Amino acid sequence: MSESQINFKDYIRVIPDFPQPGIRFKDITTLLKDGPAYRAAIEEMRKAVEHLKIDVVAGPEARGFVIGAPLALALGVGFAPIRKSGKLPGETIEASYDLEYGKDVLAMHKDSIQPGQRVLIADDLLATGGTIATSINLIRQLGGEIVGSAFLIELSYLTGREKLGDIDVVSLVTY
Ligand SMILES: O=P(O)(O)OC[C@H]1O[C@H](OP(=O)(O)OP(=O)(O)O)[C@H](O)[C@@H]1O
Ligand SMILES: Nc1ncnc2[nH]cnc12
Repeated sequence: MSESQINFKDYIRVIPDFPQPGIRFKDITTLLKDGPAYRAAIEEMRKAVEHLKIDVVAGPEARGFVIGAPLALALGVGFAPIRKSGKLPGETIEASYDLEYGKDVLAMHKDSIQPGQRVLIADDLLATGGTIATSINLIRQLGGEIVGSAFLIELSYLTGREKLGDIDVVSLVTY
């Protein structure tokens, strides 16, 4: 099957009531374990963002790493990890945020983005947009310019896109 014929939704498993009653969890492990589908997803994202002249991709732990790091590699640029608090060993900046099912704190190394760098934010999924809004806040504090965002999945009913203002949003699958 050629890459463009893949319907990525067919590879995503929906698990009801995880991690809490009422949440329909979009499980990407069923896509990740399929080499051609995983590669095709990254390639489709790469094609959608390559015109943005990206210097660095930033992605939040943990599922943002399995999308952001291969996307950075495919683009030939570096990757800046955005981690949950207490995991990064160097000097960090931090910000707290709300999730569809909880609360957390994100951190970045102060030297992970150079002022003026053109940054693409990548994650597996855009839900309420809390994770990405917090990531944007951290990257901007470091002087990075956000030139776009890329997601495998967008939960449009949670309207996370509205938190991104006029930042370009690429998503391969929408619910
Ligand atoms: O748009 P939002 O409402 O912020 O939700 C989206 C975020 O939620 C999930 O991460 P989670 O914090 O569950 O962490 P994980 O990747 O470590 O599983 C997902 O990977 C996104 O990063
Ligand atoms: N419904 C959902 N499925 C998978 N990951 C999520 N992160 C936030 N909401 C989610």
